[in-house]
Amino acid sequence: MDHLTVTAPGAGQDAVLLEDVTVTLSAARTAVIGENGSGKSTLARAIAALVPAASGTVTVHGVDAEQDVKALRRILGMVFANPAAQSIMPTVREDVELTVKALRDDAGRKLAKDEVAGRVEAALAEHRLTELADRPCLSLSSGQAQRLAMCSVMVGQPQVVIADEPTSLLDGRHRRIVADRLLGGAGRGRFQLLLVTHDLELARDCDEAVWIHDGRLRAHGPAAQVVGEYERFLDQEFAGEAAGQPR
Ligand SMILES: Nc1ncnc2c1ncn2[C@@H]1O[C@H](COP(=O)(O)OP(=O)(O)OP(=O)(O)O)[C@@H](O)[C@H]1O
Repeated sequence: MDHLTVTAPGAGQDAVLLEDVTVTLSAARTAVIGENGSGKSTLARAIAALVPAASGTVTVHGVDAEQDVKALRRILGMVFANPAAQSIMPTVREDVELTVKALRDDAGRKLAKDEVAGRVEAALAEHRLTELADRPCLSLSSGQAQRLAMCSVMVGQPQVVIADEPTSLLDGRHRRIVADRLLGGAGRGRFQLLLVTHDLELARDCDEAVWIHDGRLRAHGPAAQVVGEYERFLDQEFAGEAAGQPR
């Protein structure tokens, strides 16, 4: 991101959601942390070219995010905070199939029918969705929908995965499974991960972290260091508020 500023139309003048963010994210796993409303999702959406930059640029693995959205879609997958908004097709299997059908082999050809079917079943099994494969997407629980969203993105083998609160709706077991798949996959070099999260334990497990505060980049560096700084900030804020409360 190079001097990236994102605004939204407001009453009178535009609201500034992100202001002059310049940062290069090259770690395999980068956590994005910060308080509610600080601009984390806006940052994620700007990288995925889902919100326009008012000024500045975003370049993802050499692709200008705003100028070449088609190329960006080929290399970047995003799992949204609201998974219900992500599934497009009627059933779970069809939703996963949609992504696989869009894949091309090294020669640029569509995949053969049995290759598509094989990859779909493997992905469903990997994400523990086999038993739900024929269910309507709309009938899934929030956690199941979140796992489907992950599956449909990961099966596209993106070079970059942006996951916005991917574990927020999951029970303890599935939180660990999804976290392991994201952090483990990125750790093994299968893709680069940008993980927007309030789960500071997960953030600490990343290689680096960026802290967004009030729409600005407050810190970027080794995850343990940035998460530590953020925790101390939260402690101070809480202590200040507690002290100000009438007894
Ligand atoms: N389209 C919009 N118009 C006006 N304000 C917006 C718009 N989109 C986001 N905002 C505001 O921008 C700020 C940043 O929102 P964003 O969703 O990026 O925060 P966040 O850090 O992801 O928060 P959370 O942790 O609560 O998910 C918030 O104050 C939000 O209300």
